[in-house]
Amino acid sequence: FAPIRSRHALVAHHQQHQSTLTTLQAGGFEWEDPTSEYADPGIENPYKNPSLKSSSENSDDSSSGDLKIDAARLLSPRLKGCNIYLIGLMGSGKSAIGDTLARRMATYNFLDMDSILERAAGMSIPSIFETEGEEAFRHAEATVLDSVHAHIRCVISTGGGVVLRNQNWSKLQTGIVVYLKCSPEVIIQRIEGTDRPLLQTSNPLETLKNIYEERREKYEQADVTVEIGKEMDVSKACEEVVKAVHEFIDENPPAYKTAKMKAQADGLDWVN
Ligand SMILES: Nc1ncnc2c1ncn2[C@@H]1O[C@H](COP(=O)(O)OP(=O)(O)O)[C@@H](O)[C@H]1O
Ligand SMILES: O=C(O)C1=C[C@@H](OP(=O)(O)O)[C@@H](O)[C@H](O)C1
Repeated sequence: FAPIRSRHALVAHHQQHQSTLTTLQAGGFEWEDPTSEYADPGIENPYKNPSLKSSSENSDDSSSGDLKIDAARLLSPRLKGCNIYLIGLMGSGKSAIGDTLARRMATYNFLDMDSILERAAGMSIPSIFETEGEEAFRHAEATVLDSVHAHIRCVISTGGGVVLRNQNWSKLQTGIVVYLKCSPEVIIQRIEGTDRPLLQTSNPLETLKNIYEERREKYEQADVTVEIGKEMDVSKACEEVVKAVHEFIDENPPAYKTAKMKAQADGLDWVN
C-alpha cells in the first residue's frame, strides 16, 4: 500500500473546505484506508483484556525462505494484530519512526493521523488552526482516532496533542501505547522553522518546554517509554522501540495465557 505521507501541505480556499471539516467532525468522512482488508472493529487488546484467548504466543510466521528475520519482524506474530500507538511531543519522531517500524515489521501498516486528518478535511493543519481554531482541530483529531482505532495491524503516529482528551485514551488503550520521550532542546533543532501552529511564537523553545511540562504526566501514562537521545537516528530509535515493545510483551503476556499456564502448573485441566 502507499503510506499517506503528505504533511501540512498548504491548501488554499479555506471557505470551500469548511463544510468538509464539519463533516469530518461529525464522523462522516472517508479516508484513504490501506488497512481495509484487515478491518475488524471487534479487535481487542489481548495484553489488556483478560477475557481474550491467545493462540500459540510464540508462533513465528516469519521463517519462510529468504525473508530477513529481525526483531521487528518477530514483533508482528507476538502482537496478534494489536496496534502500536506512538505518542510524544511534536517533532519527537512519531511519523519518521512509525513509518520505519511498520516497514520493518512487514505485516503492519503505517497510519499517520495528522495526514489522514488533513486529507479528510481537505485543509492543512495550520489552516485548520488558523481558520477554525484549536478546539475544532481537537474535535476532528478525536474523530480520526475513533476511525483508525477500529483497525488492526497498524503502527499509528498520533498528533502530539492526542493525549489531552481523556476520551482519546479509551481508544489509545486498545493498543500498545509507546511514548517517544525526546527533550525540547533536541526537538527544536529538528523542527525549527516548520509550520507547526503551536510553535509560531517569538520563542519556540520556551513554548515547547511549557507544552512539555503541561503534558508530561499524560505522556507518562503510556505502556512503554523510549528515550530518544540526541545522537539516536531514526533507525536506532526504531530498534529501541522494538526492544521495548518485546519487553512489554514479555512482562505482560496475554492474561489468558497466564491463567492457562497457572492452571496447568497447578495440575488442573484446562478447557479451551
Ligand atoms: N531520531 C531522529 N534523528 C534525526 N532526525 C529525526 C529523528 N526523528 C525524527 N527526525 C526528523 O525530525 C523531523 C520531525 O520528525 P517527525 O517524525 O515528523 O515528528 P512527529 O511526527 O513526532 O511530529 C523530521 O524531519 C524527521 O525526519
Ligand atoms: O502537539 C500538538 O498539539 C500538535 C502536534 C502536531 O502533530 P505532530 O506531533 O505530528 O507534529 C499536530 O497534530 C498539531 O500541530 C498539534
